[in-house]
Amino acid sequence: MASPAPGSSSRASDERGGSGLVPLEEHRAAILRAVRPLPAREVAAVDALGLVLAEPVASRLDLPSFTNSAMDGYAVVAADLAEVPASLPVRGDIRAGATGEQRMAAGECWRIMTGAPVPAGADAIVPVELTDGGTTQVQVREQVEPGNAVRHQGEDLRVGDPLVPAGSLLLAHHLSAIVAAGVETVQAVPRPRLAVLTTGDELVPPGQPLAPGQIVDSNGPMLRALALCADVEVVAVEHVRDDDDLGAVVDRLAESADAVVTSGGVSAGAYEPVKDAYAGGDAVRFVSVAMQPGKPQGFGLVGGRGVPLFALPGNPVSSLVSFQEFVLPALRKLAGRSPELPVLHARVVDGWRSPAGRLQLARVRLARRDGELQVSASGGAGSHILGGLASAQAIAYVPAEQTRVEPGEVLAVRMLPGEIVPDE
Ligand SMILES: Nc1nc2c(c(=O)[nH]1)N[C@H]1C(S)=C(S)[C@@H](COP(=O)(O)OP(=O)(O)OC[C@H]3O[C@@H](n4cnc5c(N)ncnc54)[C@H](O)[C@@H]3O)O[C@H]1N2
Ligand code: MOO
Repeated sequence: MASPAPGSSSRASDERGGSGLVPLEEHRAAILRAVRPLPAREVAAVDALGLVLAEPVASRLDLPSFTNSAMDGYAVVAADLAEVPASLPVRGDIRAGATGEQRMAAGECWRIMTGAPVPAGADAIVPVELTDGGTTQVQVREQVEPGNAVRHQGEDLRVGDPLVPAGSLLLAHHLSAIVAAGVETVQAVPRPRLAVLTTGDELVPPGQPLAPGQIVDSNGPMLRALALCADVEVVAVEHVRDDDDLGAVVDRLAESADAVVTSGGVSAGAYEPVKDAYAGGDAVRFVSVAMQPGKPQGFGLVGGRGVPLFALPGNPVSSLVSFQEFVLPALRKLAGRSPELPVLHARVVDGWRSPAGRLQLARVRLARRDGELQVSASGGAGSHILGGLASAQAIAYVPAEQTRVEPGEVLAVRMLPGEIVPDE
């Protein structure tokens, strides 16, 4: 049942000398070696959702910061209820938000609301349900213990208590505690900024009429959506024509982005604007990766700040899997997160073919039957098959040495961004 980690095929590595193909894991490792987490900066706590905390956060307040009532009712001295029913004069109301300090003596009470400060001298709250609800005089039917429904100052947190450790991914439940504890700003790794650049003279923006030979630029919106799913800020989605100065456009984008992704123009044709722009230099390296789809890949550091450039193939499915395998782990590392994404295992229902010598990233559907995940192919293997992609939920990894996937075998799979593992 043990499948190898996706992309870690030793055969592909062994065969590289002959095939010139780089194993997927090796290309990803080279990218991750070149990418460093962005420097942490001070961020308003209320804006820190989804960021990784660079320094631990400690409480700046006692929580609760004053002793208050947990229920709507009456603040009393518990000993005054030794005999019930008991009748007590009501000195007035204390509402949540009341800022004046109230006091009381034995034998009297205050009507009090949930979250309101408990008056000095009271030691318990009688819930309104145990009374007649009187506003000047109240009849209490049952006794309560001292401390009943009282939330004491500092019982949750004391000033200086550790609250969230460094390295935590800040989610809503962390932000609630951080903000409540009086912390206004945190040191966090900022959200990476990504620029997307599509290439190809055949491309037309979505929504515009198509002349014969033209297609909709779907990679621009797809790459933007993949980045948004990864909690990345997309600062530009642009398109260049084949005779534009692509290097200059990339350098401009790299001034205000932490990573740039291009699509298309990296294979073997006569017009390969991305490859051509970096030909002859060693800033961007072009390799053939032992994967299908996604074989032609480019990566390097560009612009004055050495911003990672991912030159992805233009076929839509190739672009998608390349983003998931190379760009996403790098963006996660830039954001201070672990690059790894979870892998599941699923049993094959009906088999399919797989190319020799390349790790296949098959688009698949998943179902849970008889307590196990089952996987079946969604559309053909072609890197232009968008219908099959749209009905897929996950990518299944077929090791490079396999040319057939057999029913009953177990494959490693990863969910497509945002897809949910099916239930029984
Ligand atoms: N002689 C060879 N030809 C090809 C090889 C090869 O090794 N030798 N590799 C093939 C493989 S594998 C792939 S993948 C593609 C990669 O090509 P490019 O990255 O250069 O991409 P383009 O040629 O620009 O486009 C490929 C395909 O995708 C369509 N496309 C491009 N951009 C978009 C976009 N933004 N939205 C939607 N569709 C897009 C484009 O129209 C082409 O049909 O090369 C093979 N060829
Ligand atoms: O690698 Mo291409 O992505 O096979 O179609």
